Amino acid sequence: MSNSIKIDRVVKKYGESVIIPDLSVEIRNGEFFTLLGPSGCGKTTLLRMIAGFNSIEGGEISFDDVVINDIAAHKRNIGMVFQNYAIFPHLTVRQNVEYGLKIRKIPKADMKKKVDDILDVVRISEMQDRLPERLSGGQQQRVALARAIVIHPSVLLMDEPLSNLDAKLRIEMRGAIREVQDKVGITTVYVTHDQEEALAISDRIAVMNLGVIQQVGAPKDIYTRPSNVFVSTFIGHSNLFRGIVGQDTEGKYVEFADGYRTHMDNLSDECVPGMKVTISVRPEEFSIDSAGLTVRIKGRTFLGKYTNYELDFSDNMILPNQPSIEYSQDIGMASGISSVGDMLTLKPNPKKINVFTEDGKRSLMKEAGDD
Ligand SMILES: Nc1ncnc2c1ncn2[C@@H]1O[C@H](COP(=O)(O)OP(=O)(O)OP(=O)(O)O)[C@@H](O)[C@H]1O
Repeated sequence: MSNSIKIDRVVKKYGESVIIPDLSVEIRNGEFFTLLGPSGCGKTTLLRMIAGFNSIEGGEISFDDVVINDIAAHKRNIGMVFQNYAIFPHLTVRQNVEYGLKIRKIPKADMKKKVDDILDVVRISEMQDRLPERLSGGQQQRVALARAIVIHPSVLLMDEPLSNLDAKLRIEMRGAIREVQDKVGITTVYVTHDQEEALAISDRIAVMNLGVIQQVGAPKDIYTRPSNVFVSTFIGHSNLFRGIVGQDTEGKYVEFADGYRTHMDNLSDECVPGMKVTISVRPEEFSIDSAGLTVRIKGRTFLGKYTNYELDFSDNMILPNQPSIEYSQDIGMASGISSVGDMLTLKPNPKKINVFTEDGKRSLMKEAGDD
């Protein structure tokens, strides 16, 4: 039976250094939940705390409302899959999968059925008599997954399980992992620093930085309404601009530093005329228009599905760490804009713009549904 997980005001220290100062999050029963963040932000540390491999310096972790802080790792009924497959090289695929059941002294007949079922779920039945050395990386990871779930754990923890695989296989395997998770319906906590993988595989994502959760939400919500500039630039690409809030007879608008104004009907009530803000626009949310931001094409990169344009602004309207902006377009639509050096007028889609406090720490957008 699968469990929900509650992490309540958890603290992690290594000696004097505080890695996780105060972290709370609830993971629902049966959910595929991803911890996403840059290297060193504390994802693995948090996962290992859930597993019971790391001590907890404050707060509580509960499975289905039972506090497990003092329960030893091997008694937490957890399945784990790591980056390096951790399967036994001298055992066949079948023996690897049987291993956990043998330790638990499951009767032989039961064991056979359970192993057959799981080998089928991860689609590796026909290789059950092979040794791991005769398997590809993806196949080895399927064995590791089978071994983790055959014991019917209440929680499945996965730490960058795909990072040793090449790009194509990663995409195939993330589909396979999600399919298996859907079939067995087990609460899964998945660690990755790959934002595309997180968007593709998760029910919900927690974006972490420096031991602090920046935002928790469904992939689409995090992408379209990031809660701060860190999330906006970590997940996908975002162009950042200085701006100021204004108001006229048509309502509130944001004015970019070059004077271009765009009216918005989804700014929070906190936005008052004169307020300085940071504006974020994704590359795919610009369109060529007669009115908009004036830019010069600085470079372009053909990326197959679309062409990415690097653009320059005449004046200092971009934040200092942003030397130019990006603008992506399907090549089918790109015929009108060709050469490096050309000038363009780009209109940001007002419905897709995000506005943050000047320091970038908070969103100034209305919450979905609050009108
Ligand atoms: N045993 C340890 N002793 C001291 N510091 C540690 C220990 N393990 C991890 N850290 C530190 O804790 C911080 C978080 O590490 P953690 O491995 O959780 O990060 P991560 O987000 O999983 O990164 P990555 O994506 O690189 O694996 C890092 O600054 C790391 O140096």
